[in-house]
Amino acid sequence: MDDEGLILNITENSRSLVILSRQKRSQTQMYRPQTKWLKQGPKTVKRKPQEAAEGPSPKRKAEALFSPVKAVTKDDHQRFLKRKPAKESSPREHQNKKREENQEERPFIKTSSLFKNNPEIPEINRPAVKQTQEKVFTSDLFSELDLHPHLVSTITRVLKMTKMTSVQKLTIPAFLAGRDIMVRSQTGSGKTLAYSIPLVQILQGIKPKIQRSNGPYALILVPTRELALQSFGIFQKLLKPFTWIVPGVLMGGEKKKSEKARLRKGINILISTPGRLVDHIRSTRTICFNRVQWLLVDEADRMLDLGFEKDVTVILNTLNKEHERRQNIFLSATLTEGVTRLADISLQDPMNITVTEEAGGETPEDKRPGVVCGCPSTLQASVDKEHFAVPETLTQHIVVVPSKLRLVTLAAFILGKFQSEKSPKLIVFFSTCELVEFHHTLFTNVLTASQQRAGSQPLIATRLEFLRLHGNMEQEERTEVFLKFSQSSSSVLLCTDVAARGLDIPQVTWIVQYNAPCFPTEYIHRIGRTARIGSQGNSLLVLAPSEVEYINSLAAYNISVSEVKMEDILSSLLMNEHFKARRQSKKKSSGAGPQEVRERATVLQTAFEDYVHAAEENVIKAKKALQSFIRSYATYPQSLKHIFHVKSLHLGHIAKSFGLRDAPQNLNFADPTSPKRSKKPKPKRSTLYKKNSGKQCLRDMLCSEYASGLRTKGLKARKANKTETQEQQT
Ligand SMILES: Nc1ncnc2c1ncn2[C@@H]1O[C@H](COP(=O)(O)OP(=O)(O)OP(=O)(O)O)[C@@H](O)[C@H]1O
Repeated sequence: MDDEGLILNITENSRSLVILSRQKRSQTQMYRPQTKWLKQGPKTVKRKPQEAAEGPSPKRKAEALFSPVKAVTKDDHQRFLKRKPAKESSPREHQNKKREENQEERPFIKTSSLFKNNPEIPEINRPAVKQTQEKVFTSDLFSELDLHPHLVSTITRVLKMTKMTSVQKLTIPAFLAGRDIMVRSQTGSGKTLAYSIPLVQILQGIKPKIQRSNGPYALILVPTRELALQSFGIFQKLLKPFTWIVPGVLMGGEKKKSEKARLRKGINILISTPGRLVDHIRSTRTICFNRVQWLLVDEADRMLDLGFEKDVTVILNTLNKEHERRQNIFLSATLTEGVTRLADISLQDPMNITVTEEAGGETPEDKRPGVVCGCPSTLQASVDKEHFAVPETLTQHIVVVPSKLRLVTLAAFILGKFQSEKSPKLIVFFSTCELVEFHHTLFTNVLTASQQRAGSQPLIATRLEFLRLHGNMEQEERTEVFLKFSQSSSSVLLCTDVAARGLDIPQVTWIVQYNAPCFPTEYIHRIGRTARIGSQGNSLLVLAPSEVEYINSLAAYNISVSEVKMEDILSSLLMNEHFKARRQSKKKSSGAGPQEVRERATVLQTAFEDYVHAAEENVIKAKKALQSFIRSYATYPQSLKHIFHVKSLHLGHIAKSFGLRDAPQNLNFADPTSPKRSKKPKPKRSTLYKKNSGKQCLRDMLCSEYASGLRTKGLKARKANKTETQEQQT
């Protein structure tokens, strides 16, 4: 393509990017809008022949890199990346040339500028907050505890651990003493071993020796399948010297028949997600709880959240019928009032263990009857329910990004990390499965595909990989992805909150929250996937200008964040020559100035838009993802509605962040406050915006993420086919 062919005009002052061509008439005839809303004419696809005739100022000309209406092929990408024509013309290049010629015949298409008409980014006045912190390690050794020597040697030789963490030092003796305990300590502080070590110690000492056929002695409830697998792995290691004790996991997604068979043979330490266990309680006759003396509920606050409490109540009632007294341990980094309510039902004289660094005397709550401070002088046990500790080694950031620029900012951030860090390992949280799917496909196709063809930058090409994890995936794939990401030294995991809790993935360097979580507790758990057990980590929360007040909501929980400027993130594109806009004029660009950054961001955005608009199927997916985003936005709790309200969304701007050139016209997002609305006949209630549907929607989303990934479907299907649904759950 020569410089006079398609031209992407990036103007700072004009409102548009104009793709120009010399052959206007034929182009207009050739143009075939491929999406429903594109078909709606000038309102959506704006053509300004007069602008084209005037042509862009030479200063601002750059080359259009993709066809806006034609499928982006491998070769298109290559052309985008390798701008210098090859000396000899291969058949593929010949094809490219042909395609370029065709492109020259394309019409003028105007897309609105990324950098115009955005809301102002408000100045952020961070509230002064002293973050609650905990000391991770103590100087006390596992070998100093009265544990079986084989257990100690497994801890030191197999797990390679010698010193106890603060929570372990407090919890292990209390567990061994037989107390009911509620444990709260920061993410990644070693709570799993805090309960698994004393449990193994007690079980190995039972005389006569435990028989496999005796069935479960201990029941461990966790919210997700991945967490169940992880805990199972830890017990497998700890039980190496005690082969007669059999751990087992029930987690759904697996054939229930094989789980039944394993239950029949006998499982002594039973790890399960609640839904799956309830399934077995209802349908597996061989399941028997008459020996269960220990109940451990990990992520206990989550277990009482929407959707889980029913299952947990069924489990508690079943256990109570079989065995009156047992020891109960509830754990989480964010124990709240909700858990206390559950604890009131099932815990006896519980001991609260909360590790904080603050010195001082007993809090009034410590003096409550039944609340015991089991703390040595250096560790203060307190019950400070609203202030959750965040690892000291975790640096938290926020970035305020206008809606139009969200997608390019996220992409620039990821690309920047892969260029500047040695082993970048990122987790990006989205609010729905659809959002994960959409961004995974988009990034894989636009970013990695383009980079793989970039012979000039092999470093990135070989390293950048996008993985995805959400509740609507098949269990086999979920497990595969979880293991792959755990073992990888650098990659990007796009996920929902299914990966927010408990997962212990090594060396995660950054947590990105692309959609703000509904609850501060989930914020804590999401960021807690990095900076574990004293290692360094970072987090970034992406907010729109209208959402800046969220920082105050976090501050109310003593969560302190510092601001990163969007421009700084976008400027990482300067490191990447792929996104350099080719200029028509011989004048050199200003280099690293803000205009250059904008141009590169626009090139990147254009690449996304071109991919999305290359096929009807992609456009439909983008629309579905956008719809899913709006739906999830409507489910923020009442307390956050003043910050996150659907009414504050600008559909056209949001559409850009899905690679859509215009706001989809056929989505029914009636703004209930719009004065125009009253003039029109009352529209059918939108499926996206149903009154009172928010809670149910949130419930469904959360259930779908945590319980099984299939529960939303399962609830609907239950009426139709109870048995089949039970298979699906957990
Ligand atoms: N005493 C110890 N010494 C060294 N490493 C430890 C010790 N105890 C635990 N770890 C390691 O710390 C990491 C985090 O532990 P764990 O997953 O139990 O944290 P957690 O407190 O349950 O976190 P979350 O709240 O996120 O679930 C694990 O990799 C674990 O192996």
